[in-house]
Amino acid sequence: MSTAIEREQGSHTAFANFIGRTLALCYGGVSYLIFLGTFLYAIGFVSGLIVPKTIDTGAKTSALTAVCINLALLTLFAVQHSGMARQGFKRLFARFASPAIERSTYVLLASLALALLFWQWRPIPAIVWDIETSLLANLAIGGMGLGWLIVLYSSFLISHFELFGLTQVVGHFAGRVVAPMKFKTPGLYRLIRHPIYLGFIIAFWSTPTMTAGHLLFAAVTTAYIFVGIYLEERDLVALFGDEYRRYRARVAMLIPGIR
Ligand SMILES: C[S@@+](CC[C@H](N)C(=O)[O-])C[C@H]1O[C@@H](n2cnc3c(N)ncnc32)[C@H](O)[C@@H]1O
Repeated sequence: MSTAIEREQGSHTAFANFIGRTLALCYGGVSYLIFLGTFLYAIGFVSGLIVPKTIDTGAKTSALTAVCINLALLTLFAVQHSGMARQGFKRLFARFASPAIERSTYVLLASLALALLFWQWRPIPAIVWDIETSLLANLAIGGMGLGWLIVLYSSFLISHFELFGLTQVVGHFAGRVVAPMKFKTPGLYRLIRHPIYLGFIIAFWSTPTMTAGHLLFAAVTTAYIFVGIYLEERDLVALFGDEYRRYRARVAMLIPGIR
């Protein structure tokens, strides 16, 4: 039979647990909103529309200084984004904090690294191409919009709210154990293995006016996507074994029909 002291300790523990789960929920919610703001800003930053600071505006420096600063910003993002996505990091994280907030922390830090990039990015205004034919220019703008739509649509195909950490904190709040992400191949994932990355590549390259700064951004992020695919697929093979190997043998990486 429990004593009054034990019952009081029990209710304190339950209360502390509730506060912890509520804080995790708020943290996940705020991280998601920061991600959403950063994602919407990214569309404006790359397309040069609406937002105050774009890929072609900012403090003027020599081209060499701009290249060095921009490469440092891209490297910081790549190291954070790839490093924290690895299984080893996730295991380390679980030793210090609840796995329920691991994805939200990843999303929050990736968003902050991107926000820093948008803020500090230096323009390199030399024109690489400038499409004058209005039909072609509109096609390029349409391609850019299509790229961003593919990114968003594909994230919903494999579970948008889980990718960005909300499912985990809501489940944790409701007292459920955080389940690992399931392997899925709906819709576009039957045609190619990486529709989100393809969407980014289309959005970054499809522009009526390509400056040297924009070209640097598109080239480095595209190269990074290929490194990201290599690392991500290594993890997916480790997690899902033959199921992922068979999928990789059957389905193209980025362009349907080209493996
Ligand atoms: C930013 S998403 C990119 C997904 C995919 N590479 C793409 O381009 O559409 C990265 C996360 O998606 C997960 N992922 C990749 N392919 C998946 C699939 N077919 N089903 C479920 N999760 C997947 C990875 O494990 C990783 O956590």
